[in-house]
Amino acid sequence: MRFGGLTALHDFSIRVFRGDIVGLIGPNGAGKTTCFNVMTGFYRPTEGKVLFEGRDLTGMGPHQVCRAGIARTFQNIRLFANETVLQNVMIGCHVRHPLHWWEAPLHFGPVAAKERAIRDRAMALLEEVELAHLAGECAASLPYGAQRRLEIARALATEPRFLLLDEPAAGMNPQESQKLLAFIRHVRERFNVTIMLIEHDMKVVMGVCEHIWVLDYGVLIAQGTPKEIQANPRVIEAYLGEEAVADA
Ligand SMILES: Nc1ncnc2c1ncn2[C@@H]1O[C@H](COP(=O)(O)OP(=O)(O)OP(=O)(O)O)[C@@H](O)[C@H]1O
Repeated sequence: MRFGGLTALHDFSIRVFRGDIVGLIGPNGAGKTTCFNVMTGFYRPTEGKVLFEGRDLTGMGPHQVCRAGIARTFQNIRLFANETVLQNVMIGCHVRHPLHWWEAPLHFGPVAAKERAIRDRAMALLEEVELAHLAGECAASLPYGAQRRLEIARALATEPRFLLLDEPAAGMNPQESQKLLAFIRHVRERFNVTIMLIEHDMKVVMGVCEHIWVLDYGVLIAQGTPKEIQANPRVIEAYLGEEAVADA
């Protein structure tokens, strides 16, 4: 993936297996978010392909990729800030169960039943992320950690088979990120999704991922299990440092 003279991802090829929880790590500017943007149709790759379950998604837009079964969250949270917590999740549900334009003004009969079913499903998702009690609040009013969980609920509302989380632990305190570990595992089991995360919190990455890729200046410098990555001299030098390895 090139931006003018800058190659943000160079010869980068990865294969994610169904049901895994995997991680993408590396220093700032290494190309991690670019990778997510390519996989989710936000960027069209200048070379190469994005394949999902044997289907070529290259060139599809974000909405089509989402309908194909890949959902994501963003490093800089992108909620519908002025909508309620519930509305945010209902918007996600509409990806799979859209209301047709002629249905939107109708608030009775089958349309009302459809809308009620969507509301119930959104509420059930809010229960999962422990936000049901805040359903009527404005999304922007939630604390940071709760906004991150809401973004995950909205992504799950699109019924993905592959969920991409961009720095889910960013801005969380140590207790919250500890809880996040268990939550990510729970999400995999409960929703039967494959999960890939970008994360700088090494306790989270090493604690939850089964396989990790390491990028540096757009180049894959290592891949392996958390143990292998923590022991890799090139990764320690380029990114982790001795201290982080000792802490994780
Ligand atoms: N739309 C764009 N136009 C030009 N350059 C871009 C664009 N998007 C990303 N880049 C550049 O590509 C490189 C990789 O950026 P990217 O955001 O993917 O890094 P990252 O590994 O996610 O970093 P961080 O950990 O800081 O989020 C950077 O040099 C960045 O400036």
